[in-house]
Amino acid sequence: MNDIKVAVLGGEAVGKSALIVRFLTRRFIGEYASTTECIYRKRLSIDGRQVNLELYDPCSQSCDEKSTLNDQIHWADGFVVVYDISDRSSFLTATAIIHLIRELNLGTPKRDADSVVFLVGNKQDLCHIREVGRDEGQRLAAEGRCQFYELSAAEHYQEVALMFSKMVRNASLGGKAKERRRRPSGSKSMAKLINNVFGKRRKSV
Ligand SMILES: Nc1nc2c(ncn2[C@@H]2O[C@H](COP(=O)(O)OP(=O)(O)OP(=O)(O)O)[C@@H](O)[C@H]2O)c(=O)[nH]1
Repeated sequence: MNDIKVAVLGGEAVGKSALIVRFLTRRFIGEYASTTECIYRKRLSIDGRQVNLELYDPCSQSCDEKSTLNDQIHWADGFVVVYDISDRSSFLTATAIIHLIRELNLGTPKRDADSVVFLVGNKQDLCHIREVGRDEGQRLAAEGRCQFYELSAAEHYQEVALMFSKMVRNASLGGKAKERRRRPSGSKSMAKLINNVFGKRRKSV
């Protein structure tokens, strides 16, 4: 059975956990207890093949150091780099992460359609207060040889599920064993994932 490791990276409060939970549970859960990084596991069937998916959800604070980000990047087979379309600074963070992934020369596709680096502009439902144009996202994705998506964890289940399924497919096709310098710690079962909900802080949107 294939093991696929996907890191969901991005700035603070861009909706990384919301996207993961939407994919895993079909639900949008607005408030999160996410003070620690964690890995969610799911068994999937992709094109008739069984895949063990590990989704890494970092705690934003732990992304501050470049070395930590390097470790996350080396661990993963694929990357979903998220920004919030209503927050320009999150786009700058996503830009830096994509440049770092490319500097490390990982996930370089033969064709852009096979990329294992996806750029996701989340919170499309907030397009009335948009700070990042769709064309800017498309441009960054083209430069970084990423696939580009604009979607809303709050409103789109199908699009979110399709995006993750495509990532798993691409990562399993390109899948080669990687040196795993540091395995991000902290594993969560689905039960713990649900228990994390309704936890903490958050601006409401
Ligand atoms: N309007 C809107 N809000 C969203 C969407 N996705 C997430 N949010 C909200 O954005 C806030 C942050 O979401 P999280 O999923 O916790 O973001 P995160 O990137 O995991 O956050 P950290 O790990 O703490 O940095 C929460 O208040 C969510 O309800 C979306 O698609 N639309």
